[in-house]
Amino acid sequence: MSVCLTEDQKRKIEENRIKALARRAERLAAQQKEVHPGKNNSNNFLYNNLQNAESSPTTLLPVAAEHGNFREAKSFQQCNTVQVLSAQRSLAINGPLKQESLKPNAEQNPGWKQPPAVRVEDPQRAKDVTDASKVVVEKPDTATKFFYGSAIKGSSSASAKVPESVNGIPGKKTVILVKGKCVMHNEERFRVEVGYNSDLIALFKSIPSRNYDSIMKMWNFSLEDYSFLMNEVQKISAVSLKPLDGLENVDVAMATSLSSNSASLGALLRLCCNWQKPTAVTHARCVLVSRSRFEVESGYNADVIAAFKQINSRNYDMKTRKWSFLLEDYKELMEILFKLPSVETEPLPRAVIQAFTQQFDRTTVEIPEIPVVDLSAVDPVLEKSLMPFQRNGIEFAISRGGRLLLADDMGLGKTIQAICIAMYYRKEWPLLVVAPSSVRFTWAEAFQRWLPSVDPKNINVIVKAKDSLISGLISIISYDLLSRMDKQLSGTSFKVLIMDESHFMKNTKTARYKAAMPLLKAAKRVILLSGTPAMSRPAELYTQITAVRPSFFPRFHDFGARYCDAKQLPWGWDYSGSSNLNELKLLLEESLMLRRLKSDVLSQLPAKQRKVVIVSPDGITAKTKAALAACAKEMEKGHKNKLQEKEALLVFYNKTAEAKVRAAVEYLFDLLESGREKFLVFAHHKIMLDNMCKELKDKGLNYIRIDGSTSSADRQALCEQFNFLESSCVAILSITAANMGLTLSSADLVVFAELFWNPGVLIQAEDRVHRIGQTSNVNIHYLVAKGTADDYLWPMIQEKMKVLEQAGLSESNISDNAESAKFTCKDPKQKTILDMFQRSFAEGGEDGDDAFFAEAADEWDNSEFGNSSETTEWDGPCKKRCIQ
Ligand SMILES: Nc1ncnc2c1ncn2[C@@H]1O[C@H](COP(=O)(O)OP(=O)(O)OP(=O)(O)O)[C@@H](O)[C@H]1O
Repeated sequence: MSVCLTEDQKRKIEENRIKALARRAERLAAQQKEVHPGKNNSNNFLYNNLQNAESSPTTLLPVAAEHGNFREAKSFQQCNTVQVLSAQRSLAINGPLKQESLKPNAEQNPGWKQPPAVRVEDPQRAKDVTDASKVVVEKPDTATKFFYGSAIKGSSSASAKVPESVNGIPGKKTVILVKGKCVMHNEERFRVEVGYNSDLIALFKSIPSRNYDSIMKMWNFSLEDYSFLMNEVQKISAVSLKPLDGLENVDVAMATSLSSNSASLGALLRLCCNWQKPTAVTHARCVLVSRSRFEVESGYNADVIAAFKQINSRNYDMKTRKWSFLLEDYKELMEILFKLPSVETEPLPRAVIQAFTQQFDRTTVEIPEIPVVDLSAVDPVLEKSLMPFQRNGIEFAISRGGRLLLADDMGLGKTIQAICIAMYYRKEWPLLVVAPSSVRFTWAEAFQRWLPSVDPKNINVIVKAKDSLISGLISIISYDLLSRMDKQLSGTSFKVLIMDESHFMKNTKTARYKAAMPLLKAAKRVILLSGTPAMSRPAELYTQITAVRPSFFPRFHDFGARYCDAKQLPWGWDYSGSSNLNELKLLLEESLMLRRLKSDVLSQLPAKQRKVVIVSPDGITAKTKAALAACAKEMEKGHKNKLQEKEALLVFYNKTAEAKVRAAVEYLFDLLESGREKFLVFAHHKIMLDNMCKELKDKGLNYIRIDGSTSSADRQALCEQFNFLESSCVAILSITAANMGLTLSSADLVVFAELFWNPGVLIQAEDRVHRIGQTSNVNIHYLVAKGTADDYLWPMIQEKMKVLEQAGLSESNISDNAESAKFTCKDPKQKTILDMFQRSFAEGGEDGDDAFFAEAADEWDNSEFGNSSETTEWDGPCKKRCIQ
């Protein structure tokens, strides 16, 4: 049956068809956006280039910071980061650009590639594009959509973009207003909670301090960019952002710079961008030379000199032939220089402007006094123990809002300072300490020693990936374990964080760094500790600077270009160099880093600084574990005669060596990784000495070994080799065979991988470095493992040390200078063993004991682990100072 349609029906069908087509076109456009956000955004050229440039912090940074290889090749597009950023910022400030403004940069950078022509959507404007390389950047995509967040349809906002037509078909007039708000993210950053808008995303991407939190799915920015962002948002009519509620949670310094200086700071920061001029013939570079002055390095240019002469604070240094000015005149000079068409002025980095904000406003230069801090709320035991320079360190940290890199020389007590700083922010706990695995337990001991008010139950050393991260007030975890706890970490945030040996994070490619970064971002107080934050090049500092002050250098390239003498090579950028180091030093000292050398505070230090390093005999075989337990049991039995006692003891001591090998080797390598170049390691058993030497040899590291088999002539030669070697070297020494007659004073650190029952021998061994020729104070580390014979040996050594000290034979008492209190045995059974130890060693005369143990240990080593054909390890009983 055929049906004839009336004209009216046909017209309606046609209308419906057109409407359906329009809807389909709209839907397709929306899908297109979801798949390729910004694809049709007419800012594409810049947008895409920014995305390429974006890869620099993520792809370039790991290359740059990679340990040992800073010359890996990367995309050429990275070289355009600065230009693209400038252009981005310029776009955000001045609106759409023409590509010509970027073209000369391509000429300056041979690696720069011509981007493909941008598709011009609007046929009306397509005729403007006469040259393929000439790109007219269009207004942003008209069909603004939102996928989440709030939106109001049909808003009357006159300037909101409305699609007039889609593919020539009249579209529905839909105005979509995306509403959102600014919220504090942490004390330095705010985030924007808002729905999707392509213009807004383009704006976000033009802000250097941006960071996209992939977990929250939100962008956050440095507070310094707040006013800029809000100004720019006002220009996007389809977006409305509620400002920050207030600045209550912002640190005083930050709040001040935001409220009182925000206008001038914003203006200064803006000078950091857009400094490259296409026609420039003279390059003028601003460099900070002191807390109050900056220099302008430039080739001769009459206009530049004339500009300099307009500035009141100018000073010409005849020697260096450089002009310098007060920071307060910086803005004035920059404004003049920027106007000179033939001069390209490289401004001070934004980090410098942020760090020295006050100097740009003031006429008089006073080094601001670090305010005295009331530490009465901190544990009195801790407060009273602080040395004056340590107190200054704590005050510096607090004046910087609890965010710093404490880079004191080794042995200056970074631990006590970090604990005190963290304690100051006690209300914000739980506290997380991340440390090398070899010192996890030492941290726990240090908390117990310095903070007796904290219940030890609340100190939680995390040893397994399935342990709870937040079961105590204080959690201590190793870097390596941290990287295996990503699931737990995603739901946890610690406001107070201590990162010991923070240079462990210098390589951004490592799992350690990746695991630590989210923690650092979320924490309010970040206390980094390292005696050697950078061992060979400034690039190694980047991650640590960013951890403390994320807004300083959001992009590695900016840091690399300024301080790593970045060079573009055919295969990519090389950041292995160094440049502007004085400026870097000033910047770090002003804002985030404190470093004191031993020589600076020598008068406050004891000649010897001893510390106990609690190592864990983890990773030992079940057999060794069982043997240790059996030894302890055997000791508890009580023996009829002294010989039996000694034999039981010997087995325990030998098993202890076996159990400690792995931990001792790990500690040795942690020291090397921390930049300790020369140190002595004393041990008693062959298994320990052999293993340490083998590991060093396998890794191609320098070491010397002196044991009972080393002839007198060789000993002398080895000592000289050790003392005169420029590079790092470890001396592996037998306690009994190398505790006297050797001078190894080019080192100032002695490690005892094993204990020895005679403290006189230990002191003699320590004195291999603490002797004439030693100008520094000496650090002594005793490695002590719980659950081994050390539990009994260590208190006994302390007891005997006391006697020595009273007799004036020891300069400092180990029990006072080392974390030792926890080794006082409380278990009555253990007391029995301790008594037995003391009896065994005290009664028989120590020469006899040493001979007995040394020989017996030798036999043990050779029969169980060593090669029996090897020369006997020990010299026999050592001739030593006999102390009773
Ligand atoms: N104020 C103090 N009172 C008593 N002992 C202290 C004090 N400060 C530090 N010490 C002791 O000095 C030793 C070295 O301290 P610590 O381990 O914190 O130094 P460090 O700077 O962290 O060294 P490293 O860089 O080698 O780790 C420890 O035994 C510590 O207990």
